[in-house]
Amino acid sequence: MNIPVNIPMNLKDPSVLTGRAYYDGQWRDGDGGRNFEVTNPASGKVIAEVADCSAEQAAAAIDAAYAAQKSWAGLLASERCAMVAELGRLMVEHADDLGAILCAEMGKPFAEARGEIIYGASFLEWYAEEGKRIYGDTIPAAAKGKRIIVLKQPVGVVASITPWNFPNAMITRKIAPALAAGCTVVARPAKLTPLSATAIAVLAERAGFPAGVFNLITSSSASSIGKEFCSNPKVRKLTFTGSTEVGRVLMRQCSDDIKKLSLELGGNAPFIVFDDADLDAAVEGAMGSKFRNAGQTCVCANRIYVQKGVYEAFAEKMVMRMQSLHVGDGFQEGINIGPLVDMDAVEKVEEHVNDAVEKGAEVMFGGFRHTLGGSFYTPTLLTGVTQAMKVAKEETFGPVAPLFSFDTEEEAVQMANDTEFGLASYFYSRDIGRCLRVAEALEYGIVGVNDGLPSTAVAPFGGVKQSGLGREGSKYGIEDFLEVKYLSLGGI
Ligand SMILES: NC(=O)c1ccc[n+]([C@@H]2O[C@H](COP(=O)([O-])OP(=O)(O)OC[C@H]3O[C@@H](n4cnc5c(N)ncnc54)[C@H](O)[C@@H]3O)[C@@H](O)[C@H]2O)c1
Ligand SMILES: O=C[C@H](O)CS(=O)(=O)O
Repeated sequence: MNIPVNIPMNLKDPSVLTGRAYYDGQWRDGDGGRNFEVTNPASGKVIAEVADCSAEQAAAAIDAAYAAQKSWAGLLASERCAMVAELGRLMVEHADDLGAILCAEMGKPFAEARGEIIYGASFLEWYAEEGKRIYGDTIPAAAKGKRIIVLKQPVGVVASITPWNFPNAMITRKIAPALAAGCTVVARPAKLTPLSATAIAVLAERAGFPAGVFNLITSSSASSIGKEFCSNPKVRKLTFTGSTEVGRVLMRQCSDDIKKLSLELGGNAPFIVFDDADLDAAVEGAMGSKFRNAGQTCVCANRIYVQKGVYEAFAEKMVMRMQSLHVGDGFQEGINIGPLVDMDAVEKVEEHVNDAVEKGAEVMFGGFRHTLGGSFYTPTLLTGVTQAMKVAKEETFGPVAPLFSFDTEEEAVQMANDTEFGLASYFYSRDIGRCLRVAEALEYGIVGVNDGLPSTAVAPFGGVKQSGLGREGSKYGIEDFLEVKYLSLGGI
């Protein structure tokens, strides 16, 4: 595996690299030289051995971030933001290399992986500008001889924990606003995908970030590093992207010293097709939302509700379009559905399909593990799905499109909202009154109206209910890395 980006890794042999952690401006091995392995999901082959850092090393990284934070915040916003912009530029310059690394460690088809690099860079580009527009307030005083000034100041040291499914963009969506605001960061990527994060550290070093400003802890021990992040008083904010289950654990762990929290958690997105929809547009939207990253995104359509009058036509059109889904190794030309990240993911998808069929659903397309074996799964369309099935209640996180039918708008909204999650939702209709009624009634942080792919750096991404706290992207995304300070000036 020839990793093109100059990641400081000791080549043990042409197939296995050794990655290191990066903190206080130095590349570091794991405690006692310990490493953990990274495998390519398509082949199952080991492609790298990466520094397996300890909680003590995480504490050292936090110390470095703490030591660097005041001088980092003391730079002009334009000086900080110039480095944030340079990191984004370097990511775009190396998009092919970074895409290859991402495809190798996560399995995402190369074109999609490269697209994630551009998406990830867009957060750096966006916050390189937003960071120069952090405005405070003056407020008319409530008493004579006084003045009121409101300042916004960086929170301080930020700890970041991210998932495997977007190993580049979930990191930049956090570090871009944090760094632009004047915070310093200690980031821990998922054990399955440390190489993309390592490449970001390589480019951050090249972009000129001072020692201690951006720090990377690679580790196989999520909980011990997480406990250090949550308990260390020098960490003033934890930003987490991952499952609701883990988010709940981290929220409890951060409560002892009341750390600021951003939580981007699980989803269970409804996708509603009304009988007045542009059916072809609805099919395209469903295909894009459902099968992106082989269904492994937090905003994938998890439940597809189709009004009875167009149900058969929609199902037939979906079957036709699914013929264009080609499963295989993400490095091969023409492949748009890569392997699932691991066998646990396959087993969960299989459990959901089998449960639905046992409870009366029918398989119109796929419904089985792919003949390639390993963690490849055939894109699947189920009809006759009901709210009693697991696919209605749990995030499938795989290439399974379950079609539910409904009669009325009220019934569709009720079923769509019948979940503890509230991240993304979608519906297709050409009736403006219906669009406004349904958009207002859906209990979600994101509503795609005739749009299956809403994600962008310029808009606020995040959920309600058990899908999380806070927003990432847009002008809102930097507020979570700022404290509001009220100055009351007397004796004027
Ligand atoms: N809302 C969003 O923006 C968003 C984006 C991507 C993924 N997700 C969600 O993430 C989940 C899939 O990702 P995943 O499988 O990596 O999630 P996960 O919660 O299992 O792991 C996420 C990260 O947390 C770490 N982690 C796990 N247990 C921990 C602990 N006890 N203490 C500290 N860290 C711990 C993992 O190593 C990983 O780095 C799905 O539920 C998906 O919906 C949400
Ligand atoms: O699943 C993780 C990402 O948040 C999905 S998106 O690319 O931001 O839509």
